[in-house]
Amino acid sequence: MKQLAILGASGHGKVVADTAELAGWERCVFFDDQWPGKVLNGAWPVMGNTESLVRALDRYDGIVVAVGDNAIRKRLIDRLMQCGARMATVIHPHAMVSRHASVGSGTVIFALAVVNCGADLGIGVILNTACSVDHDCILADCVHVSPGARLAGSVTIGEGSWVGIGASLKQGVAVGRRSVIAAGAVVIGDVGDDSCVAGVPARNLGIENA
Ligand SMILES: CC(=O)SCCNC(=O)CCNC(=O)[C@H](O)C(C)(C)COP(=O)(O)OP(=O)(O)OC[C@H]1O[C@@H](n2cnc3c(N)ncnc32)[C@H](O)[C@@H]1OP(=O)(O)O
Repeated sequence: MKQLAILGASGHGKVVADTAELAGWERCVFFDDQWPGKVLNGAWPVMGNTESLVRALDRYDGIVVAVGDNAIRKRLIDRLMQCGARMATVIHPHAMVSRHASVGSGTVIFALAVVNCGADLGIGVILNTACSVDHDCILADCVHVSPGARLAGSVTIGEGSWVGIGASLKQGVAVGRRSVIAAGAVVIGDVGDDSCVAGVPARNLGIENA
């Protein structure tokens, strides 16, 4: 039986498990550090914490980290990979991913997301429901693109940045590392590291990565 272990028994984790089942994984189980008393996450059992997962890595055909915080997800993925975990990619059968795109390990792609030709997704990326990542975009490790966000062609996004729900990024813009693009923002120029931009057109909110 093909078994997937998911670290992070969150709401996002439930969507990962549901997507994984539709993608052919036969059994999904959770591990989590934040809620020690939790035994179920939706329809799926919670088996233990990160340490128990590390001890049981051999039992699972794939591991995915379902923690929404990009920095924490990166730290957990690094730890698991150092321990030899087989990081899985989980792609919804109704996502459309070009055969000429590349998808890093530990990345999850939800329903109705589109990834076009030449796009390059790093490790541990989240492409949330119905977002689009157009041709030749480059997304570094542990980027999160929220539901319905639109990345035009050749956009680059640095490690750990978060694109909010419904945001749009004009072709060719570059977003730095650990930055936040607010919900609904329209980004027409480059965004630096550790920035938070919002509005139409997007302007710096003057707050650090929220
Ligand atoms: C399946 C899922 O659920 S995936 C998750 C999807 N969720 C998202 O995409 C949420 C993205 N997050 C946001 O847009 C947030 O509002 C953030 C990160 C930009 C800011 O959050 P916070 O740091 O809590 O800021 P806060 O709410 O205090 O707002 C600070 C200021 O920015 C403004 N602001 C916040 N968000 C936005 C926005 N999306 N557009 C325009 N202005 C905004 C506020 O009005 C406020 O302005 P003021 O100081 O003049 O009153």
